[in-house]
Amino acid sequence: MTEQPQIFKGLAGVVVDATAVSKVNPETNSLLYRGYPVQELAASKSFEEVAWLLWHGELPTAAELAGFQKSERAQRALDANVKRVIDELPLTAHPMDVVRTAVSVIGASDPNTDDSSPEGNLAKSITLFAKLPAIVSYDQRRRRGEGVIEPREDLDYSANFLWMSFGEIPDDVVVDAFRVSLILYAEHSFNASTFTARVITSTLSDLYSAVTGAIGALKGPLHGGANEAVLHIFNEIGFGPDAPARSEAWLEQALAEKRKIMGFGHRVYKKGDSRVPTMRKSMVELIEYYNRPDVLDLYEGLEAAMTERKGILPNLDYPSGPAYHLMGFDTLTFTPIFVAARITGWTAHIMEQLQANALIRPLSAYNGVDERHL
Ligand SMILES: CC(=O)SCCNC(=O)CCNC(=O)[C@H](O)C(C)(C)COP(=O)(O)OP(=O)(O)OC[C@H]1O[C@@H](n2cnc3c(N)ncnc32)[C@H](O)[C@@H]1OP(=O)(O)O
Ligand SMILES: O=C([O-])CC(=O)C(=O)O
Repeated sequence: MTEQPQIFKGLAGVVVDATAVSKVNPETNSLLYRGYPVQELAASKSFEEVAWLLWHGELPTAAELAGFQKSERAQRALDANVKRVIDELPLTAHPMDVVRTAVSVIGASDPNTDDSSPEGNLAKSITLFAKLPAIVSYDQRRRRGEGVIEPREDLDYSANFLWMSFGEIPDDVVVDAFRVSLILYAEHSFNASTFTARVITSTLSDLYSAVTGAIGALKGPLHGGANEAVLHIFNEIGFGPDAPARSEAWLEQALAEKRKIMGFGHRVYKKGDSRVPTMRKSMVELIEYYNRPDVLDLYEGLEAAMTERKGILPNLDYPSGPAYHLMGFDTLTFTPIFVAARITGWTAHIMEQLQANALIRPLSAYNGVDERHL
C-alpha cells in the first residue's frame, strides 16, 4: 500500500490564496473591508459606498458616488425577457432557484458576457447590483399574487429595495436596519460561495457564470440558507409565552436527533461572529419598533440553551433571520436578500482573482479499489 497524502477535509485550515478585499480575524473577533472595521462602515455608510469600497479599494469621492448612483439607478428595472422567464417558473421553485435563473438569463442576454476586462467586469457587477433587488422583490410579489412595483430613481438602494418589495417606504428605523444587514452580509473572505465564484473564474469563465455558481453554493443551509432555516426553527419552537423553557426542550430533542442548529457555529469564528452584536442591535431596535418582545424571548431563549448545552455561539444568520421576518419579508426571501448583499463581495473577488489568476485545481487522495484488469 502506498502512503496516503494528508487530507484537509473541507479545506479546513488551508490557506489557498491571498486577498486584499477583507480580513476576517477570529482572534480579535474583527472583520475589515479593505481595512475598515465593518462596524464603522455599518454605523455611517450607505450600501452603495460599501459596494464601491469593496470593488475599488477606497471609499468613493462625492463625484464618484454621484456617478455610480446615476448608473445604478438607471439599471434597476428588469428587462421584459427576465420577467417572462421568472413568470414561467413554478411557484414551487425556491426563490434562490429563481434568482439563480434570472442571473443566468441576464448573462445569456448580455452581448458582452465574455468581456472579462476590468472595465467589462465592473460594468457587469454594477448591473447585477442594480437588478438583484428587482429580481428578489418581483418574485416575492408574484408569490403573494401582488402586482410588480417599478423601481424609483429618487430613492437610495436600501429604501428602493423595500419600496419595490412592499409598495411603501418604511420608517427610518426599518430602512436603517436593512442597510446595516446588507453591509454586514456584503463580504467575508473565502467563504464557500465566494470560493465557488473564484474557482469558476479561475477557469477564465465569465462573471455571470461565477455568480450563478456562487448563488447555488449560498443556497445551502450550512451557508446562507441558514437565515431562512432560523425562522423555520423559530416556527417549530413557536412564538409566544415560555420561550426559554420551550427552547430548551426543543433543543434537547433536536440534538438527540443529531440535527445541526441553524444560525449557530462558524468555520472560522469559534468565539463568536464579529457581525452578530451589530445585527443584534438592529434586530432589537426592530423588536421595539414593532412591539414584538416575544421574538426577543425566543431569540434569547434558544441562544442561552445552545450556549449552555453546546457552547456554540450564533452567527450572522441568527439575528438576520428574525430581523427580515419583522420587516415583513417572506421566510423564503431571506437568502435571496443575502445574494443581493453578497454580489458586492463575490464580484470584488472575481475581479481580484483575474488580476493574478491561477487555475484552482487541488489534488485528491484515491481510496477506490486497487488497479485491476478485465
Ligand atoms: C453566513 C454564514 O454562512 S454563517 C454559517 C451558517 N450556517 C449555519 O448556521 C449552519 C449551522 N452550523 C454548522 O453546521 C456549522 O457550525 C458550520 C457548517 C457553519 C461550521 O462547521 P465546521 O467548522 O465544519 O464545524 P464542525 O461541523 O466540524 O463542528 C464542530 C463540532 O461542533 C458541532 N456543531 C457545530 N455547529 C453546530 C450546530 N450549529 N449545531 C449543532 N452542532 C454543531 C458539530 O456537530 C461538531 O461536533 P462533533 O465534533 O461532536 O462532531
Ligand atoms: O465565512 C463563512 O464561512 C460564512 C460566512 O460567515 C459568510 O459567508 O458570511
